[in-house]
Amino acid sequence: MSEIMLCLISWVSAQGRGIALRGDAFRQRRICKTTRLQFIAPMSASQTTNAPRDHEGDVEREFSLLKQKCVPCSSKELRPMTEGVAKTLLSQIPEWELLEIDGKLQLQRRWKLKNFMKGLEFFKNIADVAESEGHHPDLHLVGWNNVIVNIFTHSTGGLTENDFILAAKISALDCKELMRKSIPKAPAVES
Ligand SMILES: C[C@H](O)[C@H](O)[C@H]1CNC2=NC(N)=NC(=O)C2=N1
Repeated sequence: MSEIMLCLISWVSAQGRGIALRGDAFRQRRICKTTRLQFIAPMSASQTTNAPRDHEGDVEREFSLLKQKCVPCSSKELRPMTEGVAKTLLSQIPEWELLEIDGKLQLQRRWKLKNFMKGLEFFKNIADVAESEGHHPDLHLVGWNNVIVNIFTHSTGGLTENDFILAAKISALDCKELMRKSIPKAPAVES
């Protein structure tokens, strides 16, 4: 079997893995972060995002999202980005996942909180960031202490830099005291 066919099969199988949130009407597809071969259409001029570019005109990979400010979602130059650009920016926010939900690319991150009230307190911290950026996430508090945050730009129906800026600023919140301590896994017992 040719190399191309092998790559195609591994790419398709990597994309095929999907999960559905329990009880959610929509199907979501986790886009494998480590897809070795990206059959993603190159970023066309009309799909470029407002990411800064280096002197060769390439999207700068290392610009800091935390130093950026969200632009108004009504601005005309805001375009949904391609999956390839999204995967490049994802390296700046490694705790987040890139999902496709109902055909829309979204960012998602999950936290386990100490209890329900800490979950609401965490929501308030996130809301303060969102209000200061004028850009807002979808907040879910499920199973009393599990917070799931999804982010995408509703006005474009896809991902823009705003979503990555917001995600980076949410990740930068110092809310450790609200989080449930992760129980260290017992070392594997030698059989
Ligand atoms: C008028 C207001 O600024 C806009 O409607 C903003 C509010 N927050 C937003 N947040 C997100 N995620 N997407 C939007 O399109 C959006 N639009």
